Order: sequence, then structure tokens, then C-alpha cells
Amino acid sequence: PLPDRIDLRSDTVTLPSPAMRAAMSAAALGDDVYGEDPTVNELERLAAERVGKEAAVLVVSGTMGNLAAMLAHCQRGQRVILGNESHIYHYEAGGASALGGLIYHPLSTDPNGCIDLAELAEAATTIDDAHFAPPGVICLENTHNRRGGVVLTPDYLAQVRRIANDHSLPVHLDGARIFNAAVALGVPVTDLTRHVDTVMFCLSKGLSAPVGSLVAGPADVIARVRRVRKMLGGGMRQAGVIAAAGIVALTEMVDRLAEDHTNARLLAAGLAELPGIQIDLSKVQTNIVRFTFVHPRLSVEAFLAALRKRGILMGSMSNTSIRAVTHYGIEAAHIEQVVSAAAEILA
Ligand SMILES: Cc1ncc(COP(=O)(O)O)c(CN[C@H](C(=O)O)[C@H](C)O)c1O
Repeated sequence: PLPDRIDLRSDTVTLPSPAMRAAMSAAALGDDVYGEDPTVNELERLAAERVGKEAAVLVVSGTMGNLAAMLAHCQRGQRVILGNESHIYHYEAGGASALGGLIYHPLSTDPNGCIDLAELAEAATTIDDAHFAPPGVICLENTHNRRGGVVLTPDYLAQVRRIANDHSLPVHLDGARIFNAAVALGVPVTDLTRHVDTVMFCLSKGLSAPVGSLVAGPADVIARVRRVRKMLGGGMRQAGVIAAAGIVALTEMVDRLAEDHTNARLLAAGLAELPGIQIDLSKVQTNIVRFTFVHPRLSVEAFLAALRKRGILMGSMSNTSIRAVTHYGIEAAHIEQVVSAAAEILA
């Protein structure tokens, strides 16, 4: 983040660490379309190993990773079963439908980011009748962005897995922030990823790499993801320049996510005391603070504008809710500055 701004809009704004910049300039390179970039190959190997899958492929963005995974799992005309508050459904430009000919089948999402299991079992059922589009994949999201970064538990994932097995369906996990979930739970990330077939996770968010996400899964499925990536124009050449940062992200930047979670709790505790702000502190489980804003004098936009004038950025989620996201580069001192600025504005 720029020194004169405290940017809490997202963890996508993170800048690469000095170690990343050094690794990027020193990276061994080759043409990755030929499979000859040694740094990309090392990142993909490391990523697959870390999440306990056979293979992984580097993609440009989380959106591309989710789309390529859905297209690798499904045939045209099949349904993507997902949460009605999911990122895939809200923020990925309808790609699975527009480019893949897939149908979104959104299901309601509870405050913990979970799809109702009974509804899921029904949606996962293939009806042998020409009227009905058959299901193709179940998509989950962990942590859950629009529910405020809440963590889906291994137990819940295991229950979804059982339903998927009953209906012979693959499960794709939008794990953009899966390492935040593992660190918040204090468990190895494989306790979460073992229940799903494919997992997409972002290097470019809390892990602070400048670019890149990975899709990991069974070797045959990842081979299909790689083909879709090429079809989408995502085949890269000397991508070791960005993969080098990704290796640093995976090897040096996971444990520190706990600091972002501490700072999020500090921010939530400070904001919760202020007029016009309601926060369910039990839902502040990782690096996202989502709060309701209904103030006698100020709208969400007016509050955000007043913060911006003080060099503080947050994101509006609706005309009554705001999101703030902590990340590498945001320290406790910044949080104190934000809370006192908000107190002044809302007084
Ligand atoms: C759960 C999840 N899955 C996928 C993505 C997409 O990743 P990118 O395409 O931005 O790399 C995001 C990005 N989320 C971004 C953010 O939170 O600021 C915006 C909303 O797109 C995400 O939060």
C-alpha cells in the first residue's frame, strides 16, 4: 500500500515483499507453454504438495482458476451448484455461463457461509428426465468473502463430500483465502483440502504475491484445467518471474496471516464501539471485517468519503454495509489510526 494511504479495501492490494522482489529478479526462466520454466514447475510442485493433491497449475487470477476448474469438471448444459453469496456467482462476470455454457444453481447461504445440506442433496440429484439440466459440480468457498471471511470447518466439508459421493459429483473449492482458514483453525491446510477434488487458492491476496493463483487436484483433472487455461489465453511464457514470488508466498507468508487476523479483531473491537456501526464479533474469524453501517447523519458513501479524505480506504458492500480487510503492510498502529479517525467522523 502507498505510504500515505491505509488501504483496507481488500487484501488484493498487497505489494510483494522485498524477498519476493529479489526472488523475481533472480528467477531461473524458460518457456512455460513448453513446460520449461523451472520456477513455475517448482511452484506447481510445491503447491500441489502443500494442499495434498497430485498436480497444480499456475493461473493469472482466482477468477481464471475457478472458471478453468468448472469447465474442466463440467460439460455444457450442466449445473454449477454454488452458494448465492459466493464470489463465483457475484463477481466473476458470469464466466461459467457466458464462456462455458454452464447453468448457475445458487443455493441459500447461512451466516457461517454454509449451504443448507438438505437443499444441497436435492440440487445434487440427477433426474432422468429431459426437462432437467443435470448437475456437474458443487462449488464451496472457504473462507467466505461476502459472509465476512468466516471459516468453513473440516466437519462441514466432510458432510458436503458425503453428499457429493452419494451423487457422484466433484467438489471444487474456491479457496482464494484457504490458508487464512487453516491458520484461523490452527490445522494443516490438508485437513480442509482433503474433502474436495479441486481447490483454487490465491497467491496474490494475503500471501502478498503480485500476481497468480493455483488450481490443484487430480492429475487428469489438472491436465484439463491446463488445456482450458490455454484456451482462455492463459498460457504464459517466462512466468517464473511471477512464480518466484509465489514460492516465497507459500514458504514465508502463510504463518504471518495470524497477524492479519489479530489486526482484524483489533479493528472490529474498535469500530464496534462507535455510533452507527454494528459488528457480530464472532464472525470476525480471519482478515475480513464486515459491518453494518446505519448512522443518523452519514450514509455509507459519506462515511467512506470522510475516511478517504483522511487517507483511509474501505469498501462498500451495500448501502448499509462496509468491508475492511487487513493484510501484509497493515500494522496495529494503522488500525489505531483508523479507529480514532472513524470515531472523530462519527461523533
Ligand atoms: C473468494 C474469492 N474467490 C475468488 C476471487 C477472485 O480472485 P481474483 O480473480 O481477483 O484473483 C476473489 C477476489 N475477491 C476480490 C476481493 O475480495 O477484493 C474481489 C471481490 O473480486 C475472492 O474473494
